[in-house]
Amino acid sequence: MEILVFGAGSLGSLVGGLLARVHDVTLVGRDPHVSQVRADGLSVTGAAAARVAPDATTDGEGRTADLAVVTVKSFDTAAAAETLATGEFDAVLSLQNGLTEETLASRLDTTVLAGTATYGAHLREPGRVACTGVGRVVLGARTGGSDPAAERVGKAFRDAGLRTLVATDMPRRRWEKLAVNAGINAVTALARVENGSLADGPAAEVAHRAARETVRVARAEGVPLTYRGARAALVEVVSDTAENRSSMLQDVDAGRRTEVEAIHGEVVERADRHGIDAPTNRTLAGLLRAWEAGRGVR
Ligand SMILES: NC(=O)C1=CN([C@@H]2O[C@H](COP(=O)(O)OP(=O)(O)OC[C@H]3O[C@@H](n4cnc5c(N)ncnc54)[C@H](OP(=O)(O)O)[C@@H]3O)[C@@H](O)[C@H]2O)C=CC1
Ligand SMILES: CC(C)(CO)C(=O)C(=O)O
Repeated sequence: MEILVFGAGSLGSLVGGLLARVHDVTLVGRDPHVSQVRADGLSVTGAAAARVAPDATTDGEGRTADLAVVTVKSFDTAAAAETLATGEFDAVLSLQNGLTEETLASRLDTTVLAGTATYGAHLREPGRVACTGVGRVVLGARTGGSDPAAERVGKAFRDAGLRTLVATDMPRRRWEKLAVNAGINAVTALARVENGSLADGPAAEVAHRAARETVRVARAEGVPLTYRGARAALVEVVSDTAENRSSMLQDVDAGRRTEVEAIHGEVVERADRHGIDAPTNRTLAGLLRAWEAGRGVR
């Protein structure tokens, strides 16, 4: 399969690198990473390993492929969609956190599949990405049900050795992933701890409260998510990615803008709409916004 990975940072380089073991992959990213990959290939180290030579470019305009996998940060989704719209793809799959698929679908004239990824990834240096936890990719039709495009993409991912499930209940799974991220991302970013620190202790309690609030909001939105299910998912991801510095902690480490609005901000906004209290997410969002304002990245 010809696959364009749009946003070759941590997750995009990991997924693109693993896919490149059997598929024809092009990474769209930034220099110096892109130049390094072009010159010397890409190495994937850690919990999954590969040495591959995908194509790489900083220019995503006018590309054609069977599949585009979107792995930019949520706040770059609209711009990514505008660029992808200049090309041609049989399907576009988001593996981002947050509920970004609608932004893609409203700007693209092709099938947009929903996806979640619980692999841990960290771009250590140009040309080298670490897999810091083997999780799973779950993908399927954005509004639920089955879709032949999802089956094809699922097979392509599995052929490349990625643990992948094709699901018919993506609306529920997207909210479950949002609950997991509400539990993990801000807590690890603010406490400066790896995901495994949320297995027990004081940070774990905060994480579970944030996830529980997200479940309440999901249910108010008509999504059949149970707290038991979300709690089990949170515990599983914390264990699978114990060594990972979450994507939000990586942002804080690097002094970059975070996905606070797409995760905790989204939960709070929808909670307000439904007249539900979400004090933990509100507090986490407030602290991250204050940190971003202090760093001048807001
Ligand atoms: N890292 C992880 O372990 C996991 C991450 N995720 C999710 O995956 C998504 C990506 O996260 P992550 O990989 O950590 O983020 P990164 O910031 O590491 O990667 C995104 C990359 O896309 C680049 N980019 C953005 N726009 C363009 C463009 N127009 N052209 C070329 N490159 C572009 C960014 O460059 P620049 O910064 O210069 O704009 C950056 O290098 C997020 O939604 C995250 O929540 C999900 C599961 C695990
Ligand atoms: C799966 C997990 C929690 C991995 O850290 C993630 O989604 C992230 O870091 O954003």
